[in-house]
Amino acid sequence: MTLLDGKKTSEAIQNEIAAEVAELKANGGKTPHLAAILVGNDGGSVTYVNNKVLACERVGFESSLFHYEDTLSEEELLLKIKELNLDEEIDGFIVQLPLPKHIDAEKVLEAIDPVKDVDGFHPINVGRMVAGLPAYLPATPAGILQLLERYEIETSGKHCVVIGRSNIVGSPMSILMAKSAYPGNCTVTLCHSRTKDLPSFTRQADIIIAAIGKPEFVTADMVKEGVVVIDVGTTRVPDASRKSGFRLKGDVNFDEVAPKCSFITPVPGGVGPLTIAMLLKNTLKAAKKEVYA
Ligand SMILES: Nc1nc2c(c(=O)[nH]1)N[C@@H](CN(C=O)c1ccc(C(=O)N[C@@H](CCC(=O)O)C(=O)O)cc1)CN2
Ligand SMILES: [Mg+2]
Repeated sequence: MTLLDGKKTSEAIQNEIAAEVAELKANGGKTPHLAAILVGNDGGSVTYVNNKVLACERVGFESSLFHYEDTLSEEELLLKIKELNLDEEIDGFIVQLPLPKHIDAEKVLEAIDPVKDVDGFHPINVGRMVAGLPAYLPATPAGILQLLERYEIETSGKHCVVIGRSNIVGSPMSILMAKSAYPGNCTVTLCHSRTKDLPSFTRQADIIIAAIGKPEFVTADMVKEGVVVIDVGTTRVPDASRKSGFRLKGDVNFDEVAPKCSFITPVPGGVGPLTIAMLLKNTLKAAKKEVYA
């Protein structure tokens, strides 16, 4: 069994980005600038956004963080987005999800200029991805492709079972794994909460991508020998023995599933760190106008 080291892979990608940024600057190019909007104080979201800002510093990007109370109105948020759409200094920006209940996330994501949508969540970027046109790929699925590629995992002709149909991970992942490309060329099954007899699908899988947000959902009896397991879950579960008061749990019961795997991602240190590296990569693409001329 080989552990897929997301932390190490993320660092390698960030080093590559840093080298490109240094060259860009040396040639008189613009310093890439990422902005992030955070509404409210959800513990996970605060951590992730802070890590995004730190990662920007690490690779030599400029960053701007706009942090609002969760009383911010939808109208105020839409105004801020309009402002960032027009700000020529900013190459790309993101709105951290989830948003408070009183804000319509779909309306917010649609207000972002697709050219600056480095999360790849705008329907135009989603459509371009599906059509195989240049687009910003959503960071978590793009990070999973990087892991498969850098560990040279065979995907062609394999049966990939994706669990979870979110717009952020499951749905785009199912499309990308079916594409005529490497990594890809899989036969894909997309399972979700209404799937009947889910274990009958996962037992047939050569590759399982678990993205449902249910801690330790995938157990040993649900997988076959030699399977590749990608665990996207990062649920915070209470743990009084820790200073933070919580522990991160993946969607896979690691201890019992890992012995049956050829490859598996740990949690933490698997897919999560790649999400941040791939956001930086999209921001570099935005600064270099690689997706939209
Ligand atoms: N606007 C967005 N919102 C959200 C996205 C996104 O890509 N764009 N994805 C997730 C959250 N996310 C990034 O925003 C994210 C999740 C997890 C990690 C990560 O590095 N996890 C670490 C553990 C970190 C910890 O201690 O909590 C790991 O798994 O090792 C990074 C980014 C939802 N919202
Ligand atoms: Mg909402």
